[in-house]
Amino acid sequence: MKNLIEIKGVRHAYKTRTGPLPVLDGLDISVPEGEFCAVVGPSGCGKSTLTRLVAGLMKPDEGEVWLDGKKVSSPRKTVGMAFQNPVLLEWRTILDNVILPLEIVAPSMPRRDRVVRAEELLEMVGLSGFEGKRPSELSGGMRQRASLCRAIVHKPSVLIMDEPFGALDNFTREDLWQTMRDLRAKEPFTAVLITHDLRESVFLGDQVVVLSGRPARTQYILDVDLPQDRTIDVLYAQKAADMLQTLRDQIKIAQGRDPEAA
Ligand SMILES: Nc1ncnc2c1ncn2[C@@H]1O[C@H](COP(=O)(O)OP(=O)(O)OP(=O)(O)O)[C@@H](O)[C@H]1O
Repeated sequence: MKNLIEIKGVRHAYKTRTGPLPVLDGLDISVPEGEFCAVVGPSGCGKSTLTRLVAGLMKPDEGEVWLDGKKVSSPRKTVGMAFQNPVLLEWRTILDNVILPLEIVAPSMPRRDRVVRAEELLEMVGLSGFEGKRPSELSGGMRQRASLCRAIVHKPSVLIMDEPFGALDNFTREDLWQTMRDLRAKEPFTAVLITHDLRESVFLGDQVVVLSGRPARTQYILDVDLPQDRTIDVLYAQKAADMLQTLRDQIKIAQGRDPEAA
């Protein structure tokens, strides 16, 4: 399978008033087409910076980011994004919020077709019947479901998610993981998921990349050798427990702590 995302030797420092702040210091990540790459690392190590580079919102000082065989140097229409805060537009209905990217990416697409596409996705995530509601009339979990539909409505080749489930309670979060798994089975896409939740990284990821503390480099890559149609139960089995332990140890190393210490 070809690599849809290639991050090669990426280094980046922000220019600040007190001098350069090195944030990324040698990132190498490859994501095969159709796979999910979860990225974890200590707080402030540069995970969001990585998403901005993949989305083409900024250029690295050194190294290269390639998407689908093209070097990234500016924002791409073929990228979908979802964040912790869904930022849906209150003056639009849920349906019209989901349609928004199509208005930008496919302006000549008839409204009828846009509506069919948005309704199809809303049904997949369990939001049929809520098309005409305003964002404030939905719960946080429902808003995040709508936001996921909006992120993939234009069939992006790459989906970038920065802590999309971070603000949700545990039960809603696990529901959304399963929604994500089902969406992916019906609408294959290649994804980068930034998360602080190691269980989430193992449930959704095909690989989990652990970044070191800032300036971040690729410290460890875990191959998640579990079936794609995994259920939450899988997280309670020995194989996942071992993976979670490995990731916990790696995070301690990234934080400069002794993995043997409690
Ligand atoms: N535009 C900017 N200018 C200067 N410094 C920045 C800028 N954006 C981020 N930083 C700094 O770069 C570092 C990495 O930020 P980034 O948001 O990428 O980390 P993160 O791993 O996503 O953080 P968290 O885990 O807390 O969400 C932080 O120290 C942050 O303060």
